[in-house]
Amino acid sequence: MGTRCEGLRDSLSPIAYYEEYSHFRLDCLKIDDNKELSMSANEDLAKERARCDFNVSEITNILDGGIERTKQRKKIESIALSNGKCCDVTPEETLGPKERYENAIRKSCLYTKIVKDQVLTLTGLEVLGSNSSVLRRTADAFFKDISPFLLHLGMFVPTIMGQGTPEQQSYWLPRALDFQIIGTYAQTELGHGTFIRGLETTATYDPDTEEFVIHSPRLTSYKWWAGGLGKTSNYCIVVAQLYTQGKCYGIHPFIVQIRDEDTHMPLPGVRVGEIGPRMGFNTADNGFLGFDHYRIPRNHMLMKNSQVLKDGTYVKVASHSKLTYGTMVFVRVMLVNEVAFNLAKAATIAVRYSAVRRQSEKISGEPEPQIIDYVTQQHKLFVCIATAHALQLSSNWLWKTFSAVLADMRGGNTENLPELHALSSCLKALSTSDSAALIEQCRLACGGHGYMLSSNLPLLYSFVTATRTYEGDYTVLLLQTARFLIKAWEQAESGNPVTPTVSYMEEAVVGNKYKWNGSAEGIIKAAYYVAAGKISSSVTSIRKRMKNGKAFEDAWELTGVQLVAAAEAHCRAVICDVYRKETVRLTANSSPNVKTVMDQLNMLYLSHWALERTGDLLRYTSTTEDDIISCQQRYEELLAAIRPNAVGLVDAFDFPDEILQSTLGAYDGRVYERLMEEALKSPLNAEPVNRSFHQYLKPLMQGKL
Ligand SMILES: CCCCCCCC/C=C\CCCCCCCCCCCCCC(=O)SCCNC(=O)CCNC(=O)[C@H](O)C(C)(C)COP(=O)(O)OP(=O)(O)OC[C@H]1O[C@@H](n2cnc3c(N)ncnc32)[C@H](O)[C@@H]1OP(=O)(O)O
Ligand SMILES: Cc1cc2nc3c(=O)[nH]c(=O)nc-3n(C[C@H](O)[C@H](O)[C@H](O)COP(=O)(O)OP(=O)(O)OC[C@H]3O[C@@H](n4cnc5c(N)ncnc54)[C@H](O)[C@@H]3O)c2cc1C
Repeated sequence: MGTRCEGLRDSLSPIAYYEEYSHFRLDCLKIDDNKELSMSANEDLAKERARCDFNVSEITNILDGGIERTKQRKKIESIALSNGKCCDVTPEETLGPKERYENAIRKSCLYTKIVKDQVLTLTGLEVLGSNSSVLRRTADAFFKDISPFLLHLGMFVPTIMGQGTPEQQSYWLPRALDFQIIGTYAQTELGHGTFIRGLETTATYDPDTEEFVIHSPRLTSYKWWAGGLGKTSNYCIVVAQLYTQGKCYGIHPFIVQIRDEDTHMPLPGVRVGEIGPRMGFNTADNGFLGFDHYRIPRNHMLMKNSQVLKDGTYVKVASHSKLTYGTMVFVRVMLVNEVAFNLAKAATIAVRYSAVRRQSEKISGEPEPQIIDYVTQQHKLFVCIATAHALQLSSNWLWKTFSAVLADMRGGNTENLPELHALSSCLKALSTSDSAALIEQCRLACGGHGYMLSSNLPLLYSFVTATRTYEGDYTVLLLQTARFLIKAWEQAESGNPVTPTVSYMEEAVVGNKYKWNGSAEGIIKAAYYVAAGKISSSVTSIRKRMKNGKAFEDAWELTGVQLVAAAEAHCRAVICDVYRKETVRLTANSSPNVKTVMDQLNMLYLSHWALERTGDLLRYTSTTEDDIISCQQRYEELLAAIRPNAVGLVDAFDFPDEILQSTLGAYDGRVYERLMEEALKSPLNAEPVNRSFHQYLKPLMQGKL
């Protein structure tokens, strides 16, 4: 048998090798009839489910947005998952970079076909609206890492929808939605990502030919990072500085064809490639792109917000100068949902594993407890479940806010855009940062096995930690929110009305100190007072610095640390508030036990953040040490109260095993069996002796090197 394994690699292509190898890997290790690889479900998990005291599907329905939406999701999931070809023959993480990419394209095409042929007939174009999060979630059954098509659906299509004229939309959208063309969003350059007014790619209008000339004047102007750009896309949105009639009008979006539609060869004047290995996103062929005086037709400029006429005249159409930033706002809103979903996956994996895993002795001589019975483990994990709920409900609320502002803007009213920008910026910043930190906490909570790629926790982390950077870095976005908050504070100080999400300032500017009470509403009010205190301190610092002779910009810059903290505190208060109100609203007609457990989770979240911010509470409110002690006690009581329902709570996220893709988190709890099954798929186990033994080890050991 050994001989068969050894010769295999040389005679087959890598993928064929893996497929073939998977059939007789057990032969190689001679444990094909090993009785320890039990097929029966873990008993501890079964007991956990038996002791859960609430109706799991009721919470599933709440999180999905109602029973009908749960049914629809399950229907879409079952269509996609019943197609067995989504499974990898060998784990994608054991493939080399090229094979991994090729496999991701194979699976993306397969998934696209299923969506086009079977899901679209079920849902129509709704698949892009309210069902897009279901599509996104189901896609994880196909990809452990990222689909190279993500940017096509996540940014290319939305940019055409948001920035194109009706004529442009009717030309481009049918082609894009039918996947006749595949696009991406190329904004960031080697030299600039955050400061987009500083982008260097130029689009210069030539009225003689009615074309734009796209050019990359220097290395730092090369587009860098766009997902799917390196090898997959044949079109992209390029964001470039628009020049016409000798004047620069700032950055604008253009649709640019970069590859031949038939041969897929890069077109003359286009230099495109992949940027090399990254911490994550390794199946998404993030790319670079440069242009050498490359010409595109005039009507490839997306002209909903501004136009260049045939003679080169520039016409501003939009009523707000930042509407070209619309795709970024849209994606920031979407990302809150995206990270809530990924955190829910990590929490499911870590909680189920913690119910299966037994370690150490609480009392000498007694059976080893399930690790979920350690209060420190509950402290690590239950806040992850609560945060997933908080972010899911906040994301639904943000989506409604976004839709309302969008509807206003369609009628020409951009009055609420600054508030939407401030909200979407800070919610994107906090949700991505919290989720990345808590996914890592879930990984750590799983000890050594959490470090295995087959647990899926490392990949979840490497994907989610990138969300903190892309679509606007954490600090940069919180500073955007701070701009809005400082202006609102000044308005409140001068007695002018402020917008709803900052209405707490009207009461706080008077200077009262808030007296703590441990109720949910009390903690939320205290959080708003902390935010107000931090905003007020920032304003004081800026004014003091200006009084000492600094220009406003310098005073702002020097106060940056306080401004970021103020925006963070504001956003935390908003999340606490929305999470509370939505929990009360959504459980109004729920059964008593569902109401109780949802309330417990909500209180846990509020108490957790109060305890994380005791210094702020002592500084900005009248909270006392005794108040903190009782908050701590309440928090610990909540851990104990939630404990019996922990597995039920993660079951309520309702992830099929195909979507979780985790050895530690599968529904049946066969943790050790799955770890071994996955280990046996490692290419290193395909042969009893690796050839490096003969080449290096043996000569070394025998002193013949
Ligand atoms: C079939 C298989 C497929 C599988 C897929 C499954 C199916 C999927 C289905 C559905 C899809 C779902 C998608 C879900 C997730 C999507 C994931 C996408 C992955 C994305 C990858 C990453 C992409 C990117 O990163 S693109 C690049 C993003 N870049 C940035 O974000 C840059 C950040 N920088 C900025 O935004 C700005 O430069 C700035 C805001 C920092 C500063 O801008 P500025 O200099 O112009 O402004 P000022 O600071 O001077 O401010 C002036 C003024 O303007 C206000 N302002 C700024 N921005 C805005 C805005 N956006 N809106 C409104 N107002 C704005 C600012 O506040 C100032 O106001 P004042 O009043 O204070 O003057
Ligand atoms: C996985 C991944 C996928 C991506 N996909 C795409 C894509 O598809 N299309 C695309 O166009 N781009 C994409 N990007 C690029 C991404 O949008 C940028 O990396 C992001 O906007 C951050 O910009 P930057 O890299 O220039 O960081 P920088 O701005 O250089 O940030 C570096 C540091 O400087 C700090 N900093 C910068 N400016 C300020 C300031 N004004 N005040 C205080 N601190 C500041 C930041 O906080 C950070 O700590 C992707 C990036 C990643 C990691």
